[in-house]
Amino acid sequence: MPTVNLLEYLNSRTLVDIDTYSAEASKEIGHFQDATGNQLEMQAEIVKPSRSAVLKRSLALATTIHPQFANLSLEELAVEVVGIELALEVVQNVYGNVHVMINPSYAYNTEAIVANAKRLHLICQIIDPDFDTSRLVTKIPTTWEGMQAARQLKQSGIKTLATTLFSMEQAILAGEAGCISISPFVHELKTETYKGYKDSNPILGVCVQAQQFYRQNSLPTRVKACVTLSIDELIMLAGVDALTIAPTVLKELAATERPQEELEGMSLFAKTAKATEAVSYPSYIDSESGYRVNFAAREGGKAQFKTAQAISLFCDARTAVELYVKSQLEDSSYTPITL
Ligand SMILES: O=C(CO)[C@@H](O)[C@H](O)[C@H](O)[C@H](O)COP(=O)(O)O
Repeated sequence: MPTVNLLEYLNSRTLVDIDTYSAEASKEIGHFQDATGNQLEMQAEIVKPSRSAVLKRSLALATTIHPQFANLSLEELAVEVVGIELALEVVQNVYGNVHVMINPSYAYNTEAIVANAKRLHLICQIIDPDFDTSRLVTKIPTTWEGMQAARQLKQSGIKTLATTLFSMEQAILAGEAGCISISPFVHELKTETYKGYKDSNPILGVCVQAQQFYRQNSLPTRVKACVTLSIDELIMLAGVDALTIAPTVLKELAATERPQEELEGMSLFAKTAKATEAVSYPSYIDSESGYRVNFAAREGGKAQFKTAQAISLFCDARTAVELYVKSQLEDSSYTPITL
């Protein structure tokens, strides 16, 4: 039976994105479509000795531009500068966009999210005036407030991705809000951060349904599935618009061959391609109570729980990054450079 390389197989059916803030990792394993990062990855990255120059540069810039953003603490601004600096490094190794998440502690505050996304764009222009900011996508938690922010940001020409997404209700809302893409978390984020923790209901099916919904309703939103926990799940999702994959898993895929026929038989998308009947869903964008009631009921309340849990884990990581940055700013050996 002819075998095929798993990375080549996925690449032939799906756009493959790299999930990292590590420029070294993205350089090492070659070019992918888009890059994405999050607060957990930022937390892991900035403590690396190899990142000390980026950190120093970010602290210096944050100190210089702080008067323009006086309503923010210096450390909050510095974390945003670090996020953009890391993003501008990894974007060198991808063909498409780079994704940066807004401060997750604003997940339930439309006004603060809009201001945060605009600030990230401004910081990006300050750091690299030549960078094409249409390649910068801001990641927004899929809350009601977040999606109202995405709707406003679209009017300002700022692209958004709906992250921490666990249900069709959120997928519909994100599509109607004009997000260019969504990140369904196949498993709860906690499965990545706590050894042995398991999600009893992974949402592979939502990835398929959401993509079908967008196509059937001519919405341009694309599905970028993430937080898969096995190679088999990635193979089952071949055919989704995009897969967001960590560098270690990309390497494993690149080193593995399996029979093509076996892989094709596993695809959830090939199976649904045969189902032609359109499913009808309610519209949510102008119906806050309708959205909230249906989202709260999804999975007996678990979709709402999973979303809140993921936001909270990202908030914890964000706080840790801020504390680290603050400790660096307070280090007596730190001398701000005027840029
Ligand atoms: O936020 C997004 C997509 O919106 C992703 O970065 C998502 O959080 C990640 O896939 C998960 O956190 C898993 O990341 P990792 O542990 O594989 O680095």
